[in-house]
Amino acid sequence: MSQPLSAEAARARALLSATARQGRGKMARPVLLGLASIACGLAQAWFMAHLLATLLGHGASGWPDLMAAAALALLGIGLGVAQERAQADAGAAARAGLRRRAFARLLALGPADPRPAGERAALVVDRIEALDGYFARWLPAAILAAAGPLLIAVAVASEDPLSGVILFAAGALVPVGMAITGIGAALASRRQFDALQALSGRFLDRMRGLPQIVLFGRQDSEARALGAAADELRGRTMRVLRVAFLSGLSLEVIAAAVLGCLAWRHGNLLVGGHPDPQAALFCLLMVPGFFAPLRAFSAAYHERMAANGAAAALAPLLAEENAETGLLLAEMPPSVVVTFEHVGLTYDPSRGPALRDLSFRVLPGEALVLAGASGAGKSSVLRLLMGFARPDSGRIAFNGRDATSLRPSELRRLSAYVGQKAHLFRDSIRNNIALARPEATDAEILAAARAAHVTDFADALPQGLDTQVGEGGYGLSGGQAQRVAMARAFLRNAPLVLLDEPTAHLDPGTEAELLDSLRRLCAGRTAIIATHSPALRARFSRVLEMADGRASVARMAGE
Ligand SMILES: Nc1ncnc2c1ncn2[C@@H]1O[C@H](COP(=O)(O)OP(=O)(O)OP(=O)(O)O)[C@@H](O)[C@H]1O
Repeated sequence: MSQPLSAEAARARALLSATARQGRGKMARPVLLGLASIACGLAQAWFMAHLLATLLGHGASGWPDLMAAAALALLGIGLGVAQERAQADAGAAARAGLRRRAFARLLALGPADPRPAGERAALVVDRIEALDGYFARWLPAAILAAAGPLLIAVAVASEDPLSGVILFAAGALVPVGMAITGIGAALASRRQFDALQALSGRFLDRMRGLPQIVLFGRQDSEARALGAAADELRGRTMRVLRVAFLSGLSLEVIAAAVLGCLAWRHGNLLVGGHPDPQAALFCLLMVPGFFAPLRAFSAAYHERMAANGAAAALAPLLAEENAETGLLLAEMPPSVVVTFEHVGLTYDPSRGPALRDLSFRVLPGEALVLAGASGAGKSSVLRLLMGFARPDSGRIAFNGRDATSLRPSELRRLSAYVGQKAHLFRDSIRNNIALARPEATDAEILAAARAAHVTDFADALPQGLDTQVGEGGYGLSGGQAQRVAMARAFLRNAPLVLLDEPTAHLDPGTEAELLDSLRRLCAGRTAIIATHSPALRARFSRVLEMADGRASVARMAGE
């Protein structure tokens, strides 16, 4: 269920301000450079006013003033460029920090995270990208929009108090105009973001199931549905632009009014008789400078809206950041005795418990086969052992110590896992094996590849273990991919081996080939194997028959 909007907005704001506080050093640079640029503009306008007054026949400025104005113009350009770069740096640093935290959090949650893959991808990519404008443009613009015009209005007031008052009044009117148009901007921006999220989620989902779409001849209807989602996004983007245009328009109207007032105030400049032409010119020249920070603020306003939406989506994920508590392993034990004592687990109370009162013990060198119909709870046992779920009742112990007192990531260090279908990354076979232990030497990787019989097929490939495999293991058969997964488990060399239907998708011949490697993998270790396969059950002596989350029969194979 979605959270009330106010709580969501408060969490989003808290995340944005905490991130800004962490990057205070980087965030301050564009603001300081912006203020320096405004000061430079003031000095330049002062020299320009001198020069123009001379041209109009009042005053006696010369080459040194012209040179000073030119030097200040160059300095202003330099400061502007430096400010742009500092803004980009601040945005990049904030995004990098948030992306690291979000990614680490998603990795820590692992399969326990209920979010669909498309949403997880959108969280670490699109949502964090949408925060860039907040840190790179909105924050510096918001500070400069308050400080810059104030500085200029004070400088103008020191030359001509009434012109200063006109600028002060205009400065007070701008937020009112923006607040009126900004109400629409917030809503339009939120809707645009939702449409973007829907489009990218749908696209990712359809890409993952592309073979099914082609097989069932649904290309045209899918293309139409994607087109409709893209149209919706276009419409909402246009609405955001319209509102942004309106908010810009209100600013332009105020700027034109200010210029009109100042022209009226200093109207006698050209006809002669103005008491201080240089001050008048300075006031007029500073009008664009006065509105420049406000324009930047107005342009960045929708960035803040987009960032609020993105931060609201990210905040719940990052709020659980410190949730991973627990003890660290003093040292890696060479062997583990796994004990389940009356363990119960419920994922969703409305669906009843997945495990009830389950007890067993597995010693080092033993392999326990978990058998039973689909939904009996076999994978749930493995999920508990990997720390992706916590028991609601009972006790799980490793070598007599409560396993749940360990930090989940520490728990995972104790085990090597082979699942139903190996996921191979777009990389070489060697690097795919090394994933299990990145610091492993080439000799260790080769030994693991041999033990899992990866070398049997890799040696026949032109580049051997350095052969590239595509996303999802393209280019390798299911059996070959499972061998790579087994090689990972050999390389990991953990005391506990967890296997979840490791031969589920293989034909009997390929399965038979894999079974020998599996036996060797389990030898001397504590192994727990969830399987439906009669061939796999026949290879191991201890079988725990499960039904409806309970142990129905524990027996020796062949009984
Ligand atoms: N994340 C989850 N949220 C809610 N219920 C779940 C979740 N994962 C599993 N379950 C439920 O828990 C029960 C046990 O599931 P589990 O995956 O452990 O069964 P299994 O014996 O491994 O099945 P299979 O042989 O099909 O893999 C099932 O009723 C399942 O629907």
